[in-house]
Amino acid sequence: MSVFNYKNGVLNAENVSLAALAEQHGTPLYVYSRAAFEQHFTAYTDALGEWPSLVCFAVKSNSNIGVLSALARIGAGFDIVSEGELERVLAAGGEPSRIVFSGVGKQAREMQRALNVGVYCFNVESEAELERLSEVASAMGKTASVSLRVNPDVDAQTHPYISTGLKDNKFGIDINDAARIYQKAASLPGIVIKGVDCHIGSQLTEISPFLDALDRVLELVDDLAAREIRIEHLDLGGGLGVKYRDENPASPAEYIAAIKERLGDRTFKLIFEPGRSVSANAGVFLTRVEYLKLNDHKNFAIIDGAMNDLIRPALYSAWQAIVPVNETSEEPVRAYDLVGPVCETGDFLGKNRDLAIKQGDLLAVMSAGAYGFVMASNYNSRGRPAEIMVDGEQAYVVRERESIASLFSNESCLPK
Ligand SMILES: Cc1ncc(COP(=O)(O)O)c(C=O)c1O
Ligand SMILES: N[C@@H](CCCC[NH3+])C(=O)O
Repeated sequence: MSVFNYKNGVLNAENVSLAALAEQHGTPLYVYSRAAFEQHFTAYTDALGEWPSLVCFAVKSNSNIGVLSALARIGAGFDIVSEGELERVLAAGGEPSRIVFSGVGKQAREMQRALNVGVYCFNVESEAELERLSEVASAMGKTASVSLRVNPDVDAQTHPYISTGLKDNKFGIDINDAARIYQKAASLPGIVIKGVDCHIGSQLTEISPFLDALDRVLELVDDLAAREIRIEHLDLGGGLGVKYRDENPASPAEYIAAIKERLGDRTFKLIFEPGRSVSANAGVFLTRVEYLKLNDHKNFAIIDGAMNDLIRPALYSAWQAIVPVNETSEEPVRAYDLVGPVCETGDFLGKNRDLAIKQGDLLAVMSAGAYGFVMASNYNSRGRPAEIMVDGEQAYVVRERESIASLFSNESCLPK
């Protein structure tokens, strides 16, 4: 059940009016729901039940520390891909022993920091990275727990830009080469083998690609066992899709039931790294109509939100629902392209949307909690929006709007 509902004709987040939030904090504005984050996260932990497991929220999908603190307080682990994400998790009160460190380009400094705080596991994505990690850990007199992220070469049946498990993708180690590299890992100083990791892509709406990947991972695990290399955990990554429009993705419960069934009597600890399925439908993006531009062949609604705030439509032609915050309107319904003030033809949040709107109306772009603010930029010297977390009747500013001064406070004019 969505936490974003109309009450007395106005769209609310939990029990807070989005119209009131826009009035108070201005637009464009990101608004999140704590209850939605918690519900979506516990869908995973409830489905796992007593099974040994760790659910690591993919910080890249929404890294606001207000969000991370809410998840840390319900026992979440975190999947990080940079030192910056690591520091965010720590600042939010996340437990280092519940962090997995993914990413193809880990630098020595990032490895050192992660080893110092004691992250749970490094998901190693290449042989060269394994060698570097061994050197870094040994020099510190520490041991790094690792899983190799294997690339199983399965088609995730998703947008090519967010598919990661094909052999043409930069991610992970070719599964056909993995046994050799595991053997090498077993002999390297400063390394202890913990698991196998695999993440095949994002916004997957079918379970079958996950099961195909799992089958390939299990073949590898058997091969490793024959080489006396024992695995404690399987990290199956993130990637479960959400409903943006008419998709019908599996629920976390259905997905996990299918994984457990496929595992049969194997009792590996399971790690998941969900991002979008926790965060997307826990947030909306509010934007106001600045001008209407009516033409014979096309109508534009020029809004104050733009591609720099929410880039998914421009980048992937992604479709996200756009609804009026006030449910009723006297205006005629027209088809509009919703375009921002940025000087790019690709600056749109929606195309050909039927809306009954006038200048000054407030719109909500739905499913904006994942890969929204985190991908925002300052293009056209636009300050990034504020972020609000709603909790019941309360609303907290979890990130202030960027001021104009802050846009260039760390730049300098040339000396005279
Ligand atoms: C290694 C890794 N884990 C987890 C995720 C989170 O994916 P999603 O947001 O689709 O659940 C990603 C992003 O695709 C990823 O690259
Ligand atoms: N940014 C992408 C998802 C990338 C997944 C990261 N590995 C999106 O908005 O759909």
